[in-house]
Amino acid sequence: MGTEVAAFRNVSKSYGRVRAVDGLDLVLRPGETVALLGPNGAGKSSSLDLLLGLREPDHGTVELFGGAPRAAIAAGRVGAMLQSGGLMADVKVRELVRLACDVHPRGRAVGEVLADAGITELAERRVDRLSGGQEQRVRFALAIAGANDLIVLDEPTTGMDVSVRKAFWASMRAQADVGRTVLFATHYLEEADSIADRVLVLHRGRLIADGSSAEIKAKAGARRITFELHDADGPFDDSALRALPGVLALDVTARVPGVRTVRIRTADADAGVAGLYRAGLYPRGLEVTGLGLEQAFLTITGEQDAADSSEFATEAAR
Ligand SMILES: Nc1ncnc2c1ncn2[C@@H]1O[C@H](COP(=O)(O)OP(=O)(O)OP(=O)(O)O)[C@@H](O)[C@H]1O
Repeated sequence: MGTEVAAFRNVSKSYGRVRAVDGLDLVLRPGETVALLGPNGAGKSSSLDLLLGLREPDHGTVELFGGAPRAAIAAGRVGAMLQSGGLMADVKVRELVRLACDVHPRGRAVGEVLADAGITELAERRVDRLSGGQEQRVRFALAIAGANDLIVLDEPTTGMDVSVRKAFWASMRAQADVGRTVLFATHYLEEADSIADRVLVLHRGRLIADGSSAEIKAKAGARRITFELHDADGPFDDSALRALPGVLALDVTARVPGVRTVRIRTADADAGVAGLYRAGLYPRGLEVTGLGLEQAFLTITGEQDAADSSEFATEAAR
């Protein structure tokens, strides 16, 4: 379809016995800023390589703008910043960026690209004299050297310190704001949370979550209720806690005699709190907090690990 930027249709890719991408179905739409998350080895880089036509799938099809990835790249519709590959050494930053602008079928003005990447002040520096973080920004400049419709970034902030990283995300956001679709793989979950309007979670080559970060958090049971129960207020009743509506996980610790600290992960914090009082409990120091994307991510990948190992145990028992 004409409105699809990219589409994976039942795509699988193995390296020998390692299945890096496993039946991936995914469509990217114009203007989205999409974060690709996943633990080490989840298949993020492999998926990006497939998207860019750098590898061929074993099964399924990958399309960019309704055609073969290589055709879209040849037409200058895609810019990429990958983890591997060195930069030309004996040139100045401006010369390297100019070269990228010149060879791009839809090349932009050099000054504009340097400014957008936040490296104007590095323009006369030799490329081999740059720090790791500065080098990353030059790579980003190369990815935006043309008027691309899609920008693909594989862990772009690796090696950047916190302030450079923040400035980098602003540069990336600015590209999205002019209507470009941005797909980036990252390990910085809180930043994905604030920048991406769609978050994909890959795990063992499979897409296990796809939605806004609010939806991902909701899927993980995104809220936590924390309070104390004091023996002085009434006898402790574990079953009353377990029976509360929406409980996904319950953790009770008793570090001080007569006082228990209760942490509940819940799919419905409002009903949970109302249920506490309805059960005649007297929670002290009650707090309801949201889970960060990082905790949500750990929860859903952990749950998937547990599901995979029980599936494995069942298979093995057959
Ligand atoms: N060229 C290759 N040859 C053999 N195995 C590979 C190759 N590239 C990747 N793999 C394996 O495929 C799986 C997926 O790797 P991939 O690099 O796509 O994951 P990733 O999510 O990008 O990981 P990371 O976060 O560590 O960069 C891993 O088990 C990895 O070891």
